[in-house]
This record gives sequence, structure tokens and C-alpha cells, in this order.
Amino acid sequence: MLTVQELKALPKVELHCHLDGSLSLKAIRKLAQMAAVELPASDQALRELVSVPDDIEDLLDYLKRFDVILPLLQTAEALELAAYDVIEQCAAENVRYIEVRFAPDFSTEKGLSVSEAIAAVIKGLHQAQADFGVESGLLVCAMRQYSNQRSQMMFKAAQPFLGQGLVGGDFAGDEADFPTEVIEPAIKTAQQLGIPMTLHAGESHCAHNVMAALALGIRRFGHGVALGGHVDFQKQVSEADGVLEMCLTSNLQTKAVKNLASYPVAELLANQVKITINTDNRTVSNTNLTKEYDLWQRHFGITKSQFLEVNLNAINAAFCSATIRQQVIQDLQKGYAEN
Ligand SMILES: O=c1[nH]cnc2c1ncn2[C@H]1C[C@H](O)[C@@H](CO)O1
Ligand SMILES: [Zn+2]
Repeated sequence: MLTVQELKALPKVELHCHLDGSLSLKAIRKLAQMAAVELPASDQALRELVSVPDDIEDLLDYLKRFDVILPLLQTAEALELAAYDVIEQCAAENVRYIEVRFAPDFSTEKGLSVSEAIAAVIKGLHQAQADFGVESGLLVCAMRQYSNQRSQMMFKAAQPFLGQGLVGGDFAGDEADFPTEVIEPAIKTAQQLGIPMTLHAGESHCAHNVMAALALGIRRFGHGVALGGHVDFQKQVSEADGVLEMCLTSNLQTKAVKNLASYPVAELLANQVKITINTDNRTVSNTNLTKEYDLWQRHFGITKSQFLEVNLNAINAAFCSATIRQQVIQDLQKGYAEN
């Protein structure tokens, strides 16, 4: 088994990380100061406020934790600082490429436009790239519970940022009540605009949402853990070269799976489904990529060469340029040979 230090040092690629769920306590305090919001004085109390306990009920319960952070992300300055902070954390665990996602529609409460929100996050990502050398791309999340019209407007406003830091789109939010069919018009709009799409799908016991996304030409799925037990679906995903953005800690917390023993790693690997390892939300889930890797090696026996494969799956499915892909693949090959 690799030590935590060795896991930390391995070069990594992450495809599924929410900006608003991944801020350091230091950044949250700074943002609260900027927004004149009072926070608990002790870090322990603050962590309790912004992270989920183990006994939450489901995804909707999990999503309530974002209510504390979102009021702090309502200015360009705040979004820029937040993006910078997430990349700083990534640099500390040798993430070489990350796709960071956020919902611009959640940052318009104080008059910021969707375009201004996106521009601010990109600015923070670029500044952090210059300072820490971590390559990144932005994904914009539409929210399943919003109207198609609202999501379509968001994607239209986002589209001009493609090639400027924006690399793709997503749908997050309440999957159980708003299945893929309901959001199909907005997905199609995003695709017509040329926005590469990933989708939260198969997180809330709805394997059929993955299949509906696959039928729409989508090949990346946030979580996809509901595919467990559906061998036919797994084979279809594998044949279509689909990739799962798996987030173990988050899935345990939201009760997407009952327990570790029912996490479908063995069957997904047996059916050649490509998997990737991600945090989902570093702060809300109280995790980081190193902790996730440690869980995967401890509970599923994942080895160093399998970690390399998982990272190659991630960079090959990433919405990055060919130049970045080549560079990161080189970094991965070198890093896994050395460490
Ligand atoms: O795991 C998730 N599933 C569905 N929605 C999520 C998840 N994690 C975060 N979100 C939501 C809450 C955030 O405010 C939003 C954009 O990052 O996406
Ligand atoms: Zn997510």
C-alpha cells in the first residue's frame, strides 16, 4: 500500500469538483469578511457549519450545506478569490489538471450577470495557473430544478467563453425529481452551441438517467454509481466509451450507496467501464483527492498502476486542448514511473 505522503505526491487529474463546495476555511473567512457576514469563531464550529455529518438523509439534505457559502459568492472579487483558492489546494496535492464547476445562476443575487460571474472565475483560475502551474478548465452547471429557459439563457451567455477558459457544461441539483427527460431541451441547446457536456447522472438511484444522457450523445457522467447491479447498462456505457466521474465519500454521505461494500467498483471494472476518482466537494464532504485515493486503495485494493489508468481515463475524457492533454499524459507517465 502507498503511504498518504506517496499518494499525495502522485500527479493527479480531477474532473468533478464544485467550486462552491470546495473552499478552504481560510477562504470562507475572507469571503465572509468581504460580505460582512458573521461566522463562528472556532474552526471546528465553522467546519461543522459547512460540512455534512454522516447521518444526513439524501442528496437534498446534502445540498442544504451550500446555503451558507452561496451568499458569499455574489461579487466578481469573491468568485475570483474562490477559484484561486481551489487551485491552491489542488497544487498542494499535485493535481496537474482539474475541471472546476459552478452554477453562474447562483451568483446573480446581488446583480452580477452570468457573464460577469463566469469571467471572474476564469480570472481566478488563470491567476492560480500562473502562480501554481496547475492547468484547469471551467464547467458551468445548469441546475436541474430551474426552467429550461433559464438554463438555455445561461448556456447562451457562457458560450463565448469557450476557448477562453470555459471547457464545458453540466447539470447539477435535484436528480430524482428532475430526470434527464425534463432537462433535455436545455441539454440540446448547449450541444447546439458547441458546449461539451457532462451530466450528473445515476447519483440518486436513477440508472436510467445515465442511459437517457447516453442516448443524447453524452459520454461523461457525474457519479453514475446507480449503474451498480445493471450489467446491461454497464456494458452499453463501456461500449460507448463512457466515463464515470466517481466521488466515493460524497456518494456515501448522500446515501447514493448504502455502504462501502455495495459500491460497485468490482463490477464496473469487470465490465470495462472507465472510472475516474474525484472529490465532488472538498469542504462539504470534508475530503480531498489524497483521502479519496487512500479510501480506494484500502477498501477496493486499487494499486498504483490502476491509479495511473484512472488518471489516464480522466485526462483522455477531459475537455482540454490536445496540447494540455499531451503535456499531462507525459507528467503522469513520468510521475508514476518515479514515485
Ligand atoms: O453531487 C452533487 N449532485 C448534485 N448537485 C450537486 C452536487 N454537489 C454540488 N451540487 C450542486 C450544489 C452547488 O451549489 C451546485 C453548483 O456547484 O451544484
Ligand atoms: Zn457533483
